Amino acid sequence: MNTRWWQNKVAQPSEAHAERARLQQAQLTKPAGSLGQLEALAVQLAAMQASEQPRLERLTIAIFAADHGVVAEGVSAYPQAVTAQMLANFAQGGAAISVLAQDLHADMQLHALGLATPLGDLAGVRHWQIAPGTANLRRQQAMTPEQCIRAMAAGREVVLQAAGRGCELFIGGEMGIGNTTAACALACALLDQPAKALVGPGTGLNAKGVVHKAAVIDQALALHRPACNEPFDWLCHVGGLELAALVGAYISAAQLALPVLVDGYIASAAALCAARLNPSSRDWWLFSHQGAEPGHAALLAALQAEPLLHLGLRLGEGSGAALAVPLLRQTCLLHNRMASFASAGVARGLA
Ligand SMILES: O=C(O)c1ccc[n+]([C@@H]2O[C@H](COP(=O)([O-])O)[C@@H](O)[C@H]2O)c1
Ligand SMILES: Cc1cc2nc[nH]c2cc1C
Repeated sequence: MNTRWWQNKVAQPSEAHAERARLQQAQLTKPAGSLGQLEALAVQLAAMQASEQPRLERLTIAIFAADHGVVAEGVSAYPQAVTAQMLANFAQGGAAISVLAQDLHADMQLHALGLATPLGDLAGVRHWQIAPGTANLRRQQAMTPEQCIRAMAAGREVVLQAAGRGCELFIGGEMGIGNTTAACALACALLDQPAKALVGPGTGLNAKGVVHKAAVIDQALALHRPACNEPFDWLCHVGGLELAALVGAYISAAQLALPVLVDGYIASAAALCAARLNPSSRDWWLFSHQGAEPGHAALLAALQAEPLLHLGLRLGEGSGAALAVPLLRQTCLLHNRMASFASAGVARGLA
């Protein structure tokens, strides 16, 4: 395997199936274009699945959890122990994503990439033991390249296994107190923006807290800039273990022709990094929502993403993506089951 496997080729979704799906959409008993964004979505799904009958029944939701040394700088409204505590809550079925995953009959998986708080053996959690969280990115590089590559490979392995089991849509969720600071720093580096352009309250900092968080991010960017020449360097220096796992997962899914539904702010920062590492992988990703974190809009714009939902979400965990799944499933149903003008005996108009 190429040591930089994430640069390996990604095939394009099937243009022949896209064309057939466009013709199919034009036959359905509705004014042309009346299903708005859902029409293009059906075409995209048909092209990605190389199918005339796209379907999204088999769903994997993999949650990657990790801690962040930068919480020592007071950048989160919650204590670091919440990362491990929430992982236990995911496993016990009490978190938002647990409830949604169960309702969607999804295969939900929990991956602990690096926790600062011991969790013990908890049924259903896979421990990757890469590092006990990242180093404080305000003072040193968050991950060594080896740690970053191991986290990316964890994401890759999870996707390979999901694809092998017949998964039709992959959702990556994340949990990590402090990870909006890492995601924002990564986004600022990749978009060449100062922190104030993309920073936000995360779990709930007040205005003073957000100003402090922006200063921490700007200091980190200044510290690491001389050593960072490419997106991979930035991922190591200011990213996080769960961000790196998402990057690896998103690129691997594209390499395996497996559609992805990208979740919120942190997931979108990982997607931007993945797109910079392997631009054609972008063709395999859909985006569930634009959330409340102020920098999310800029990330989605840079990815030329048209998110489906605008609900002021800022939870993470893959929850926004899970909420969009029924809409995607019903988009497939409409495409596959609606009558045509000819079969229903409905007259066509001018459009
Ligand atoms: O996905 C989002 O848009 C989102 C926005 C704000 C916060 N979060 C979640 O909140 C945690 C990070 O927030 P913070 O304030 O500790 O950096 C992390 O576990 C994320 O899943 C998630
Ligand atoms: C309670 C809680 C739940 C979360 N889920 C994702 N990030 C989170 C952060 C907190 C604080």
